[in-house]
Amino acid sequence: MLAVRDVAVTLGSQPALHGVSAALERGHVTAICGPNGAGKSTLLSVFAGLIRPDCGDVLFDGCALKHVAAPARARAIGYLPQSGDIAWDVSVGNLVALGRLPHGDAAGGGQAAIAWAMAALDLDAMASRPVSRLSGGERARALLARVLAGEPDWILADEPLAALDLAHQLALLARLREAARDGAGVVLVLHDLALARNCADRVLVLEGGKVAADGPPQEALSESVIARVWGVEARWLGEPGHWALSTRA
Ligand SMILES: Nc1ncnc2c1ncn2[C@@H]1O[C@H](COP(=O)(O)OP(=O)(O)OP(=O)(O)O)[C@@H](O)[C@H]1O
Repeated sequence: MLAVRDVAVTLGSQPALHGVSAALERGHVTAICGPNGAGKSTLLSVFAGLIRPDCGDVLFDGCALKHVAAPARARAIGYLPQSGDIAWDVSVGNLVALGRLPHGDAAGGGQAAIAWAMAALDLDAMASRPVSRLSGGERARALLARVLAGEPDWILADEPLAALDLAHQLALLARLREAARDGAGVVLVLHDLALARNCADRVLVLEGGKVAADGPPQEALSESVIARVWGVEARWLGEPGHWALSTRA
């Protein structure tokens, strides 16, 4: 389990999170939603152990996350940030192989995981291409493949679908669902509320650094929550698994 208890974070002089508590379980897909600036990326970074909260606890399987050794944490938690910056101009294949760094087996037993991740993100045809020569969406797929190649227990991804075309979005969602079925915890920051409702088991809605709703998608993303948190009059149309959000400008 990955949990935060009464967490507060200040960034600059502003509180980004205050009094946030949530416990996430492996085997589930959790979506974190909310308006711009609500604290979604900050919370994901806290779960990844990259931001230490000013107060409150971050727990990993019942232990304080800060006491989990860095190599074990790197093996357990795969984190994809919102920005797609890549420090070195390596090939796509080498970038994805970096996902095995915490395991130290890129040239050995990790080959199968690297091959699986390359195929899952449809990258085989561009394995030897330098990442500087990729489109934005291709770069996003390569970065996701690096996370998947590490076979982490937890996949924490900030807007992983934003740059992907429809077919690659659907393929990635299927892989993430598969990972959850195999026991991984999948946590996605999503702006697309229909996607969140259709693909998540649970939705955590943040507003102004606080939890505004937390529960099954149909409750946490009800029309009344959307009106209250986003200030948008919206109506759900469709059927389970295929919901669309109709909005009035
Ligand atoms: N480096 C920073 N320094 C100061 N304030 C920051 C910094 N990064 C974020 N903030 C502020 O912290 C709050 C939460 O930011 P965060 O990035 O977590 O929001 P978000 O919900 O992910 O937003 P978005 O949907 O726009 O990506 C916002 O008010 C933001 O302006």
